[in-house]
Amino acid sequence: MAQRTFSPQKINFKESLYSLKFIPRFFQEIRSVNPLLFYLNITGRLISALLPLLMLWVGKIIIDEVVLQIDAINKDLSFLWWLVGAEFGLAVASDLLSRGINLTDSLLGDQYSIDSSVKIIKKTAELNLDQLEDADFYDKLERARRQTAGRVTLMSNVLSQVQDIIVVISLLVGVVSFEPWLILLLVVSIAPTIMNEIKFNGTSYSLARSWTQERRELDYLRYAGASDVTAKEVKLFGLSDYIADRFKILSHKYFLESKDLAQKRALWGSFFNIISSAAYYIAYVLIVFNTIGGIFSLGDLTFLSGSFNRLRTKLQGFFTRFTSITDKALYLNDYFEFLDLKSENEETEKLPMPKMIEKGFEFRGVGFKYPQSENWVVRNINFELKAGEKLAFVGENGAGKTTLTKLLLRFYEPTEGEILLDGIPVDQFNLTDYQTYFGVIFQDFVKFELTVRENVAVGEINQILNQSKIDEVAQKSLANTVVEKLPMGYDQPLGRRFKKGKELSGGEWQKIAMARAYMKDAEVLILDEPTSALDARAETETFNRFINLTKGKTAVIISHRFSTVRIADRIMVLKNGTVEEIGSHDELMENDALYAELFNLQAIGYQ
Ligand SMILES: Nc1ncnc2c1ncn2[C@@H]1O[C@H](COP(=O)(O)OP(=O)(O)OP(=O)(O)O)[C@@H](O)[C@H]1O
Repeated sequence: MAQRTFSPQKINFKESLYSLKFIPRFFQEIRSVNPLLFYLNITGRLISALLPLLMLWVGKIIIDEVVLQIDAINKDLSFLWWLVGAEFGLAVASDLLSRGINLTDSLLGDQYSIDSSVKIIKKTAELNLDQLEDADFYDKLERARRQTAGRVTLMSNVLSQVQDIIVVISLLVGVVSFEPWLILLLVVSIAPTIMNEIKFNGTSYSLARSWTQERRELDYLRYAGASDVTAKEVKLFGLSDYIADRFKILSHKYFLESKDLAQKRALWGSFFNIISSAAYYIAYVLIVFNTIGGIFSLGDLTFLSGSFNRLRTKLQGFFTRFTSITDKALYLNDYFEFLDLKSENEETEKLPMPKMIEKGFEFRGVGFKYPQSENWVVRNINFELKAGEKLAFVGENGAGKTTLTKLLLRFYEPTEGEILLDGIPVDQFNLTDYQTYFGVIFQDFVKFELTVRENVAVGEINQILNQSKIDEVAQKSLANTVVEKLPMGYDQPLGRRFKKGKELSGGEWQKIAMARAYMKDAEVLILDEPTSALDARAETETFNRFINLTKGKTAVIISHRFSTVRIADRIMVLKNGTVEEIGSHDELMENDALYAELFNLQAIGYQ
């Protein structure tokens, strides 16, 4: 494992403040999720913010009234009962409001979290493959995804902060109108908290951010060590201790660093808190002396000490929460940065795709290096894929066959040279229209843990309700033979993740994947080793059907089995990223070069 040195990029206070710039956009998003709940929440908080002052004030009048009635000769308690009733009413209102606020907080939070997850999924789909394969991008996605729950807390934190500002202002007005010098002591009592927060502001985020990659590694190790997909090999090779140790070592490092931070925070926090408490008690003693000296009434004493204490805790809470807000707002930064990522293929005015392919595709001097890689994977590639032709790619592992199909599909731009469709460079066509032209089965096609119907329909998802279409493609691809054996037929969930899920064999999955390719009446079909797991009989049948059913369609077939490959109109042999030979089976056999050698080698193997 590569050793990492910990050097968290420290976020300073100014940067933390800067992170708040996304808060208005954040609230716009929340409001748009559910305007009614949003405004109810705000209103509830505004009313609730005024209650503490009112309650303290009523408390003060009650005590003054009690003192008055103790000394009174003719006792009249009616005003006192009114006051007690008012205080009771305020207490009930305060409780109801805070429950209402919590409820709307959690409902809004849930809705917002769904909304932001959907946005992340949609944005991911918009981006290019090379952006998705980039490690920095992945870190950004990781941070955007990870903080979904944090964003919900951020929402209630910001709203509570606004609410507390109103509480503080109202209490301040109350205290100042009595005794302005108390403000001085208040400043002394909260200054330590402010210093503490400025000192540690941004540190948790810096630490978490510097560990994004490692956390991804930890997630992966957790998955590799505890999942049904890896279980077979983990057991058989006895890997569990190795994976667990690797997990332990890495997570322990993170634990040590966060422990260090948490300890420092706790230590400084306690120290500053002692100073703050001392300032409060000085104020308290002063209020008590003034009461004994007859300047304040008993009611004033309770009101002032209560208000002062509340002010202190509210202000301390305000600054502590401020750190938590800026910390979370830094993640908000990541989230919005992710949503604002530009797809490198932002469509400008582009040509519409032709209705029919006239001549076909042409690779002209194409060379390609994967992003962030120095090596040429393919180079000097020149060939034509003629309209209606079935062209097979063969070559050893890593020769570049799949890469050529990815270039044809415009998942990547060639590093040099160009690809033309009917003589026009393909990048002049609208990308979405262009890719809609293709029906593809990838070598590593996705085995969705969904129903058979969904797994077939993903080839053209808006046809999912078209049962006759699904039946038709299942017959074409032989997937019907798989469906017939499943107890729930098309409604059978596949995979083992969910209850009632059934796992299919590799060949059965390939038949389902093949059905996807037929779902769309695509002009061009690309089959990347679609039959590698099929038995010999099924493979021959699948290919013969494919050739018959797609007459007139253009297709690229990648296969290592020469018995399949020979059915193609032409075969292109790749070696080390260049075209070695191209021609029909008979021509290449006559050529007696690499193709003939490989063909004969396999033919001997089958004898
Ligand atoms: N996303 C990627 N990023 C970087 N390198 C890649 C990527 N995908 C493939 N490669 C490299 O490109 C080379 C060609 O891979 P490609 O998948 O095109 O080969 P292939 O001929 O289809 O092989 P196979 O027969 O094994 O499927 C390989 O050396 C591989 O390591």
